[in-house]
Amino acid sequence: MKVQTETKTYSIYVEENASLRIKEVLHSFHKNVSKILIVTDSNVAPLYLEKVSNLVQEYNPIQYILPNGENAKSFEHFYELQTYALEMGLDRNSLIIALGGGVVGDIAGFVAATFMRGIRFIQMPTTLLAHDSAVGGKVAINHPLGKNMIGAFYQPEAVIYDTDFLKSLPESEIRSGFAEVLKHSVIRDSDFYNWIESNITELSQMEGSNLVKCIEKGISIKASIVSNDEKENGIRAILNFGHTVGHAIEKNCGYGKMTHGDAVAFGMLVAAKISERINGFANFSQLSDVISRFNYPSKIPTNISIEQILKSMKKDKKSQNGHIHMVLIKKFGEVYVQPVSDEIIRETLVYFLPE
Ligand SMILES: NC(=O)c1ccc[n+]([C@@H]2O[C@H](COP(=O)([O-])OP(=O)(O)OC[C@H]3O[C@@H](n4cnc5c(N)ncnc54)[C@H](O)[C@@H]3O)[C@@H](O)[C@H]2O)c1
Ligand SMILES: O=C(O)C(=O)C[C@@H](O)[C@H](O)[C@H](O)COP(=O)(O)O
Ligand SMILES: [Zn+2]
Repeated sequence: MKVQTETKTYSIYVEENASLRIKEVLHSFHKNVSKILIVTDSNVAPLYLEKVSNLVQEYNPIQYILPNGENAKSFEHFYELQTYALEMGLDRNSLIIALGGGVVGDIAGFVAATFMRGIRFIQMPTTLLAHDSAVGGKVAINHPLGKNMIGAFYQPEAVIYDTDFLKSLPESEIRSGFAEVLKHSVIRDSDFYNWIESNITELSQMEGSNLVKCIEKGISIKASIVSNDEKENGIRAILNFGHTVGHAIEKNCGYGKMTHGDAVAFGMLVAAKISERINGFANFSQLSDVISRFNYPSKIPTNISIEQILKSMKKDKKSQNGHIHMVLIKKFGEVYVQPVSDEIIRETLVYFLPE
């Protein structure tokens, strides 16, 4: 598969043992690579770092291991990583490999985007969720006031997705990643959505060919959208379905307390309920059933208030002059962005308060 944006065209390799391609990918570059920094996290390092490091031995790779989890997407870790890159002598011809899930991809990508005003990087995703995060070039860290508030659009040189690496993922992370698969189906492909709905039992195992089908379908939807609108001037915003509420929940729970996928799945539910009220979306209960069968949260966490959620939603990047804009759904496969009043959001959130 290929992504072709205004700033870059790159390949995405999704297969068992895809990591073995890294050498051939590096050798294909016009400009030589002087040094490689592999960024990963404390869970992924003991599993796959040695393998990847050995594959790029000719570049004398150095490594940086972040703590695992969402809190690694911070100013502090960003600073430490930049300092390490400087101390270790990375230069403009160096390259970063982001070996991990969305957290590693986002922060390592942002370091690559900003180190000496930009060096090359390769995404080597290791989570199901990263079928989304590794493609499209959104790289960022969090701010205490909001998710991904400090970042850039900066495309990788390649995405090398070794599906063997997914075998060690815990069930909670498969569920989290599947939320973005579900999102891709809902926003763009009703056949894919219907297939998911009629295969829920098998999909909850998430193995073998189902897993690869979900990844490939999800990536092809994402790639086609970002190829048309790299910097979110229009259509790309639909990839944010579920995120206006989802990010607000993540921030108010405390980063890392709820997985991104769980928060987005809940956010899709709220967006669907608002859509029911605003445009008569007829399939809320169908989507709600799918979301509950995958065991995603269906209520606001007890320690968060509606006003906290609303306040954070106003900081969402789609907001304009403090007015919240959300991705709403008309029918499966068809979504659009529109402003939604505070009143409608408040009233709808009441429906999701825990008993
Ligand atoms: N840039 C984008 O377009 C984009 C898209 C979606 C999500 N995101 C971001 O991605 C992040 C979430 O990504 P994530 O869900 O991959 O989280 P993550 O990177 O924190 O990974 C989830 C957990 O799984 C562990 N892990 C990773 N790979 C593993 C493996 N193969 N085996 C065992 N454990 C493994 C990690 O150590 C971590 O504890 C969020 O910060 C979100 O905002 C970005
Ligand atoms: O690629 C995009 O565009 C997305 O919106 C994908 C989302 O799944 C992802 O979580 C993204 O990081 C959210 O972007 P943000 O601009 O709301 O921070
Ligand atoms: Zn997301």
